[in-house]
Amino acid sequence: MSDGLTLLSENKCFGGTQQRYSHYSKYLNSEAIFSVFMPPVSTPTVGVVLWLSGLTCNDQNFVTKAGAQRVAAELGLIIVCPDTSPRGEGVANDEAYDLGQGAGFYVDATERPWSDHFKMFSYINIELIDIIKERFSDGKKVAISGHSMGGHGALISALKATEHYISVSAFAPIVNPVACPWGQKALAAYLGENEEAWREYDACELLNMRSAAFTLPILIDQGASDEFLDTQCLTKPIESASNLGLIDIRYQNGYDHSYFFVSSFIEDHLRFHAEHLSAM
Ligand SMILES: N[C@@H](CCC(=O)N[C@@H](CS)C(=O)NCC(=O)O)C(=O)O
Repeated sequence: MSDGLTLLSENKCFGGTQQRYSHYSKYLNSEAIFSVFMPPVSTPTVGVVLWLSGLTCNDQNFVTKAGAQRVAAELGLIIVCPDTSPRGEGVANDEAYDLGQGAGFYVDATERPWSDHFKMFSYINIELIDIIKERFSDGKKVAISGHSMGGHGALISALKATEHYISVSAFAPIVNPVACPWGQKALAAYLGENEEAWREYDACELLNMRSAAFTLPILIDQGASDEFLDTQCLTKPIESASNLGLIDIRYQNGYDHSYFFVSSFIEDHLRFHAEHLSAM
């Protein structure tokens, strides 16, 4: 394609198309992959949901496990799912599942060896958002959502790049990474030991630092039987953060951290975003 995107695959799905693209990313300084669901051409498009996945994921986890396409087709929602990190032979990595390639953490690294490629915050909120608006959505508005560390990525994107988004939602988000093992490990690696820099990428800290209420509508679902609920700062700390505006936090009895939980409530999230996108 002349715009630098290469179509890797395309499958008809609920009258729309599930597509997968690769492109060179200047922020990631490497090839990058993302998936796009386009609703049926006969359905008026209301906007875009940008989805961020969590640790151990790529662009395919949501596409193949969340079961979002049927409702997205009905509502006229485009869904864009980026990979969760830069990848490739020349890209830094770590043997652990919670650091490096595939460990979705949406910050701009300043520390070597990560800083050559790990600029996921700018990739999502500058480069990919531009591609979405120019190539897929005809300038239509964007909502953002995600799961776990991707749920946190959605929250900090909405908090730090508010101008791009209409609404934000998350499943089991790591809302306070400065205070939990997954977050502390990744923030120290990507940003160094200065904890002041960490606070700039922490949803609770960003809310507490604000001088006014955050006005984008927020929906959060959290499984009450999530195995990480008490250890990885899932959801609870945001309940006491300052400057929250319109927020709906729901604890869902019996649900764990998996994509079975995501698939059970994704319809509510898509309807929530479609309502806000269509009100614009
Ligand atoms: N230690 C766990 C943690 C990883 C994990 O639970 N990842 C979540 C996001 S934090 C996930 O969505 N995994 C991929 C999937 O279920 O498809 C594992 O490796 O299975």
